[in-house]
Amino acid sequence: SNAWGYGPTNGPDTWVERFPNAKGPRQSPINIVTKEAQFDPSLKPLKIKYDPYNSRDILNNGQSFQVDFVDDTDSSTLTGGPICGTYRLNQFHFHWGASDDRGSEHNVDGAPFPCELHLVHWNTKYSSFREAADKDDGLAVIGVFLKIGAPNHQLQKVLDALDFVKTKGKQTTFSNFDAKTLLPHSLDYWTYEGSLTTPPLLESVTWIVLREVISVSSVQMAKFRSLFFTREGEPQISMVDNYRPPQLLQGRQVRASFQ
Ligand SMILES: NS(=O)(=O)c1ccc(C(=O)O)c(S(=O)(=O)NCCc2ccccc2)c1
Ligand SMILES: [Zn+2]
Repeated sequence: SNAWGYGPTNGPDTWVERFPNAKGPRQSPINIVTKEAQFDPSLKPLKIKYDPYNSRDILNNGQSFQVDFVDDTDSSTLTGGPICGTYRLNQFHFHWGASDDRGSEHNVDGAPFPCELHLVHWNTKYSSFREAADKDDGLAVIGVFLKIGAPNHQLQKVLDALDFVKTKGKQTTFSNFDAKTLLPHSLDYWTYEGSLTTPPLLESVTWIVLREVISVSSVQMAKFRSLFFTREGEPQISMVDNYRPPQLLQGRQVRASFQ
């Protein structure tokens, strides 16, 4: 099928054919040039409140794996930072490479990381995630870079569940997970107005990219790479390199919450 993906015939360079947003003025990811990111003293600290009770399941969606959250109340929310109002956590997922030299979507001073975590939130001024997804101020995604180092014990809880979601369409219960344990100590961030990094590439995301990284071991990276883009019974294609490369800034300002 001609469904979009990350392969040679359906990857990021082909997306514009079916998703014209790909050529839009506020596409993501971008390369963050740290010296050009201006400190904005009016930016507030991020306020993140996640309730483990809201975590529901883990799913291989054929492009990444995601942990979904129950988002029918304000119990897992993001406020403050560059956003106005209250955004609810809907899901988190990752992007990673076939090897440790690539895999993140955002780059910092031209350098990628082996993996990047995205925590997706939607603006409660809209009635649902789907309603919010195509509005200019509809979504806010926190990006966290993973760097090769010590094993990450909080991440390991997520990786242990991957044995049950190896192939596209598989999902399993994933309860009582505190997503806050995946965040670094510092919540210093860069922020800019951008888009979803996968089709439909909607230009509805306020990006909040944390400066401090979290660790992941090489053995743990191998676990990410043990997943498949393909369904059970189909010829196996390893789920790796599921990242979109950096897009043009097109005059946008990247602001920093720190000096
Ligand atoms: N890298 S990213 O944060 O931009 C991102 C990647 C994938 C997805 C996804 O579709 O799961 C998402 S999503 O969960 O925000 N869904 C976007 C696609 C969508 C649009 C409208 C309604 C439902 C889903 C975001
Ligand atoms: Zn993402």
